[in-house]
Amino acid sequence: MEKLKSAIPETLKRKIAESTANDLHSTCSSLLQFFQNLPLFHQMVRDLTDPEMALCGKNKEAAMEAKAKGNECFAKGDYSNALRFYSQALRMAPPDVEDKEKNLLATLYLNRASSLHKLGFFLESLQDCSRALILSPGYAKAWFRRAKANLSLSNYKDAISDLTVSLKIETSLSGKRQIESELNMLHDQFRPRSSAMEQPNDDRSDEQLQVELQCVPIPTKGRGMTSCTDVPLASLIHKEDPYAAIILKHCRETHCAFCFNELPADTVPCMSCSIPLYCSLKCQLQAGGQDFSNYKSKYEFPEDLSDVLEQYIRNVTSPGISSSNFEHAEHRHECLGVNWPAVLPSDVILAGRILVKHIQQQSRGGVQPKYHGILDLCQNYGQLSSDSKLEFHVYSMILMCCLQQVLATRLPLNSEITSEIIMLLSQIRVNSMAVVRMKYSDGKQPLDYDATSSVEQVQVAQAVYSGGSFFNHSCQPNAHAYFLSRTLFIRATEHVAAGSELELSYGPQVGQWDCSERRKFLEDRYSFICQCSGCSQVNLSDLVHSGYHCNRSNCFGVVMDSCIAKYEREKLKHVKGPNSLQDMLHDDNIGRVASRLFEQTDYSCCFEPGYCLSCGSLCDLEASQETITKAEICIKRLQDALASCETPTTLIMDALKSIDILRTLLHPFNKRIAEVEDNIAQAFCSTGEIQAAMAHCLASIKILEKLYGEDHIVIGNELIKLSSIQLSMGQKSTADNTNQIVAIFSRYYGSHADIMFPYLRYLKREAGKRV
Ligand SMILES: C[S@@+](CC[C@H](N)C(=O)[O-])C[C@H]1O[C@@H](n2cnc3c(N)ncnc32)[C@H](O)[C@@H]1O
Repeated sequence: MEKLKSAIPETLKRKIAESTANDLHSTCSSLLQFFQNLPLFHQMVRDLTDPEMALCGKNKEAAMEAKAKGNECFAKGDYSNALRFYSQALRMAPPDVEDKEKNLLATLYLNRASSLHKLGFFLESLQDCSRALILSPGYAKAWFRRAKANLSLSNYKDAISDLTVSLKIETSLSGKRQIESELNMLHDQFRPRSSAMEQPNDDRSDEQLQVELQCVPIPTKGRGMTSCTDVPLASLIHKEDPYAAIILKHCRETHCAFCFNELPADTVPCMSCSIPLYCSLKCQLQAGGQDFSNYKSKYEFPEDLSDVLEQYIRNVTSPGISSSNFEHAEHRHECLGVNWPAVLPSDVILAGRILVKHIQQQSRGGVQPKYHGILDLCQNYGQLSSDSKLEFHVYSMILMCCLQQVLATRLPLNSEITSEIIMLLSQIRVNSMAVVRMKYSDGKQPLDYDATSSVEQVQVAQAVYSGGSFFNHSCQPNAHAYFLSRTLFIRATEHVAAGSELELSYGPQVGQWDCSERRKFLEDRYSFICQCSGCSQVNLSDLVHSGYHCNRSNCFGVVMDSCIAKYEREKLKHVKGPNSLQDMLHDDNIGRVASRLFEQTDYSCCFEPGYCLSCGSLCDLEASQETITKAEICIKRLQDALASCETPTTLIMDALKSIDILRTLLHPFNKRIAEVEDNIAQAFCSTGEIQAAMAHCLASIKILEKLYGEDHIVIGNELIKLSSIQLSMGQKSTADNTNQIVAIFSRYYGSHADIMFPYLRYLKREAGKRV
């Protein structure tokens, strides 16, 4: 990529750097012409598209090697490694149409089923047996192993059916005897139970949308979303599957490439290439994989089967879904084993998925494909850096050539297509959403959660939602987005009056960062200057978030440094007179923190860095900062110790002295104090001093409530920590806390709260026991 970029003549680079969206045809046509005569470009496209050089294709030899290693580990009783090698072999194994007798994939699924069973993964083992049987219905051993899995799951009726089929088709005498003895044993224990067929990992609820939204023009922000009727608190306002989505590269081994949920032990690889892994056959098919049934070995079952058993065999050996159910399979054009889907950046592959889906949709409608304005979404091409513009140009040429290999005549190589790909890349930059999952610290499971745990959201995929893209950003949002599988859900977190805009946070929020940090992030990442209420109106959080304590000991005023003062002063430019200021400063706390604001007539000179906003005293911020930097050294030592799970008492004592220093120099609501209180709470938890831990946890929550507001989800997360400390002390107040936690989580996640946070169920149960 760098070589390609440096080969481009400076004049052309300049033309691209200075281009706007209107110039794209011209810049693309110049670059295309240049690349057409550049051997390096053709070599690069060959490397990415030539099946001979493909690293991502199937490889029978490698599969057989991994299978042999799996067998070796299995024989030694090393079932975890056997599982690992069989999974590896499955990923590499080509579906074998010719080899009807010994279907390699079926054997591998069965071998893995045995390892899974030994490791106690019974449902996964059952699913692998079923996959082996879809591929090879006459596989007696797979029926036998399936019976064992069903037996371990107490599905006696199915186990008997599996054994009966196995007995019918087993040819060896010793095999028949073994099955018969199992059957006899089972008949004694039989209790009817429902069968456990493969359940795709799909946990959507049927909750209906409660309001109808409309997309309307919003001054200074383009379009946005409003409702004609009042929107009740916690109501579901939007639900949508992505137009296109892609898993992030570093999550390919840990999350399903279709639904983005965590991968189970019985992963299903793509049938045509060795890149994606799925959690179920359904996800594999939805993404564009081939039907297992295309590779089914032929087998004639004995004629003397009962109707019930025949139906049972049909149920087990047919997947029940086929690839024809899924028209716009997003991975289908990528799985030829060639390198580009593995090598190109995720957003470029995502642009490819959008383009291919568009072409497929148009050809289904029987119309001549048009390539202009594929997505009706805003873009930020004009504001991109010169380097990003150049990169988008180069990637669009490469992607077009890669896709051309698959789409041939349906995708002509021209500047119209490349300009549209650049548009798509710019739209993806501004509109795509980070699909996230909860991650518990230290790899803890939700139910091991304790006071030292933390939950963070980690991005697993990137997706474009056509409707979801019309929601604007606010640093004080009134709506919250989250994901179940790949479905986007948006919920109102406040009562929103009819006609008011519904806004999400694209990341930064008031309370989390100060105004300067938020605006910088939004400008760098999304190329817009935030016009939200949080960034244009004075609010307590922004005043105190990074503020200093006033010199005068009994003054509660805040002192700002020059950077914060600059942004706050800017907000005052919007103030249209004393009444308007009074409206803004409706919060008593703001009055205490910045009472001088009320006395000013010229607001622009009000926020002077270094002066207390309440009493006007001048403070030496440089000296304060020097002392704070020294105090931070001890706090850093404590954080490092916590990270390595060691907390010597001396470090806690030093951190306590340091936080005292912070308290005298920083404003009492400064976020840094809350963070250090939280660190100290964690430290006390790990040394078992629960009372002290609780006091510091509470101190942290008190500050965060000022910064975020009492009903914010961050407070919910902190209350969960507090609650688990209280639980460990057997305190009764847990029930109150739990109610507050449940109220906050319901506001953000509604009926999905328990699915998103299984720990809530445990908390409710424990609180119930104690009242
Ligand atoms: C995902 S789109 C939202 C829909 C967009 N307004 C439209 O007309 O299609 C993101 C773009 O909307 C605008 N936008 C969103 N939130 C904004 C805000 N708080 N202040 C200013 N512009 C905003 C910016 O142009 C941003 O790049």
